[in-house]
Parts: sequence; C-alpha cells; structure tokens
Amino acid sequence: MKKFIRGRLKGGLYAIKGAYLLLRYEHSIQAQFFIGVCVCLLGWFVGISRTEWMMQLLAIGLVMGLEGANSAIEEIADFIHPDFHENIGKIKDLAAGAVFIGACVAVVIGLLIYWPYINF
Ligand SMILES: Nc1ncnc2c1ncn2[C@@H]1O[C@H](COP(=O)(O)OP(=O)(O)OP(=O)(O)O)[C@@H](O)[C@H]1O
Repeated sequence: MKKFIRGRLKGGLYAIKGAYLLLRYEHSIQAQFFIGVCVCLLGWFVGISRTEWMMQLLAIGLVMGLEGANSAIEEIADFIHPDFHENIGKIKDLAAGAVFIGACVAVVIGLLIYWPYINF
C-alpha cells in the first residue's frame, strides 16, 4: 500500500513537471493560458453563473489538455523520425486537428455563455 501511494505521488510530481514544461516552453499553450486567464477575468467581471464557470473551465481545460497531448505527439514524431516523412506530417496534422475541434467547441461554449450578457 505504501509503495502504491509513493508511486502515485511520484507520478503526480512527474505530471506537474510536465505541466510546467508545457507552460514554460510551448508557445501555443502559453497563448491558450493567456486567453484562458483573460476569459476568466471577463467571467468575473460579467458575473457568470456557477454552471457557466464550470462550462468555461471545462472548455479551457479541454483545449489546453488537447494542446498538451498535441505537443507530446509532435515530440514523439520528431524523435522517432526527425526527417520529413508523409506519415509524420499526417500524424502531426491529426493531432493538430484534435486541438482545432476542441478549440471550435470552446468558442461555441464561449458564445453560448457570453451572448446573453451582451446588451446592444
Ligand atoms: N517531419 C515532417 N514530415 C512531414 N510533414 C511535417 C513534418 N514536420 C512537420 N510537418 C508538417 O508541418 C506541420 C507543422 O508542424 P510543426 O511540427 O511545425 O508543428 P506546429 O503546428 O508548427 O507546432 P509548433 O509551433 O508547436 O512546433 C505539420 O502539421 C505537418 O503537416
């Protein structure tokens, strides 16, 4: 049991290190983090509901999580095949496509949350 808990804690520390590396070195994640902070400030300013906060945070987590996975896939691809290869390009495009889908969903969630707060 002790070994199990120590193993999980160690795994958690590696995951925190990974999150730090993403935020420190990956420009896409940095941009998404910045946008996420701006949207959170907007949510606080506008006074969105508890449910809207949950949806907003889920959307931010979805995009940043997918971007992190995309970065990891790009790293693997460059590591196993640093030279140009059609399949590597396809793998990277698929991973980028997953981020794009998540980002589109996040934009729709954002519109659904903030549209009612806009008074023309
Ligand atoms: N080794 C490769 N072989 C074939 N096509 C590649 C290769 N590397 C990149 N590409 C193509 O270029 C696109 C961009 O790849 P790249 O690795 O530069 O990612 P990126 O989206 O610019 O992300 P980042 O800016 O985080 O590096 C890929 O989606 C793919 O279509």
